[in-house]
Amino acid sequence: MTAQLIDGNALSRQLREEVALRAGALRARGIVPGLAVVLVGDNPASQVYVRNKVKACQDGGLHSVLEPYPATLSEADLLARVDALNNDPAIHGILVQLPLPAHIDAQKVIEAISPEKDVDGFHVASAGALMVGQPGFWPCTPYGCMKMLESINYDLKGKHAVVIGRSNIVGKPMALMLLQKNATVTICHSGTQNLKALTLQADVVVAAVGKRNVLTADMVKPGAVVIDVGMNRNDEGKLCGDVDFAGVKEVAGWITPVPGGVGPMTITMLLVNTLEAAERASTVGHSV
Ligand SMILES: NC(=O)C1=CN([C@@H]2O[C@H](COP(=O)(O)OP(=O)(O)OC[C@H]3O[C@@H](n4cnc5c(N)ncnc54)[C@H](OP(=O)(O)O)[C@@H]3O)[C@@H](O)[C@H]2O)C=CC1
Ligand SMILES: Nc1nc(=O)c2c([nH]1)NC[C@@H]1CN(c3ccc(C(=O)N[C@@H](CCC(=O)O)C(=O)O)cc3)C=[N+]21
Repeated sequence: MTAQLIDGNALSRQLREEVALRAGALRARGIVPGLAVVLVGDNPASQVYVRNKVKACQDGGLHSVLEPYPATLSEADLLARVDALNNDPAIHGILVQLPLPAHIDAQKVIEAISPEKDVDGFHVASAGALMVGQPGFWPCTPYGCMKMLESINYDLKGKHAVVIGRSNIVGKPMALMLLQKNATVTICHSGTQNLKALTLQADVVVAAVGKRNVLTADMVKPGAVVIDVGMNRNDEGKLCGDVDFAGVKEVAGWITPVPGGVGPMTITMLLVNTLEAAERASTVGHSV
């Protein structure tokens, strides 16, 4: 193996220690940072993720409440719940786990979350803030990828970064964050022609598609940084990313594993955003 591993578990442990310290400082002022996780339906993968999120909060000294609802919950009832959480002073961050059942308009629910509590960074106000470089919550997955690049002291200035995938929650915000750090950014998607010709030029590749082996060794420039966001299952039912890890690790300079890469970092950045939300809430609204 020539590539060095960027270990998302190790980096998460380090960052979560900082979170626990900052949470402790807030608690000393009588403020317990609080996250509400809303889960609608009984998707087994979602249940695992939300349980991990709630546990990570508790470990970090944050208060977290899991609100499970049946898949039959109406959109109106969910919107009412979000409204109640918006007005709950013990809650600083609200996460509505996606995907939502088909009868609920997910975008409508996301827009109902107060931007001050949008720790997922999915609200249109958060997306706009990222786009124009104003303070706001960054989506946790691409934010975690940026922290991984930072952890290896990677200077993005003038580097060619290729992002595969253009979703609103991963690919697009990822491209904006890389651009903000002065990379030259190419965004690829299902209509991209000759993906390999593009990835071969890349100093950094972020794969966020949701298909195994989207990136293979023959598509990677020697020494490149490869970040694997994908979460898939292989034929044996084991978790794997979008990158052919065994092949690509022989060519790349750095690589993130799945599991143990971007996944844990996503949860870590959720804790960071929740803490940030609580810190911001503690410094405003004291006019009386
Ligand atoms: N580790 C983590 O914490 C997280 C992991 N994930 C995982 O990341 C992956 C992506 O998630 P998400 O962004 O939500 O997924 P989406 O399905 O919303 O987006 C996938 C993107 O990949 C593009 N695409 C599809 N096929 C190809 C192809 N053959 N070549 C190039 N591009 C292609 C699509 O293009 P088009 O737009 O043209 O359809 C789309 O832009 C999934 O595996 C998901 O499970 C997601 C969130 C968090
Ligand atoms: N509102 C909302 N916000 C999200 O952030 C969100 C969401 N909905 N819906 C689903 C996706 C997916 N996602 C993951 C988070 C952590 C891991 C993770 O920790 N993965 C572990 C492995 C977990 C396992 O063993 O299954 C790892 O990669 O090591 C994976 C995926 C957040 N998402």
